Amino acid sequence: MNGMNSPRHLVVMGVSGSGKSTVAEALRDRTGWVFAEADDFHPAANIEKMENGTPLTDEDRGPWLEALTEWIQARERAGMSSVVTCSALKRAYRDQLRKGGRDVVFVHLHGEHSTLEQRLGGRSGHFMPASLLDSQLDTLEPLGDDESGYVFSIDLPPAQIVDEIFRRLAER
Ligand SMILES: Nc1ncnc2c1ncn2[C@@H]1O[C@H](COP(=O)(O)OP(=O)(O)OP(=O)(O)O)[C@@H](O)[C@H]1O
Ligand SMILES: O=C(O)[C@H](O)[C@@H](O)[C@H](O)[C@H](O)CO
Repeated sequence: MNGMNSPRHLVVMGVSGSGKSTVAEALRDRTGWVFAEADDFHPAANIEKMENGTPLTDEDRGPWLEALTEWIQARERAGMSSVVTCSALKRAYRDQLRKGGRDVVFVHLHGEHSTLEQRLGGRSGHFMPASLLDSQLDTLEPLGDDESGYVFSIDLPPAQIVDEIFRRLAER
């Protein structure tokens, strides 16, 4: 869908439980692009904090976002497009991630508190407790008009979100 010499990076963002991994994996399967899950970039101390129900601070998120940016940068240099999951809750975090490539597009999965709570509650074996949802939503800064990206409701089925992303990318 795009040439070797114009890598593009799709960052699927949103609060915990919004479906980032679900949608990003579908995007990866459809594109064959290399994939990074931001949760894998957290230092152990961050995971422990979240497991204990303590929200991360800007300081906690700094090195994590830098590591993820470096990952994107390496793919950019190799001419490879990528799919990345990252909560990317604040504008400043997205400004950091945008340093990774020339064409970084955010896909924000937006949902109601009740839907998110339900989805977090229905999930097992994940370190992120539902109790952190309020802090995630308080921290979230929606995409600005000047930020390259799209917003989708999490009430849509993942396959429909993916179809719509490709329709919009094709129109760019
Ligand atoms: N569009 C959707 N419609 C219905 N269910 C969904 C949708 N997207 C995700 N889910 C379900 O909601 C739950 C949370 O999704 P997922 O784990 O992908 O979210 P996440 O944003 O990656 O979460 P986290 O940031 O905490 O890792 C999962 O059980 C998933 O199957
Ligand atoms: O910025 C953050 O607070 C964290 O990245 C969280 O959002 C979690 O890592 C993720 O949502 C759980 O999978």
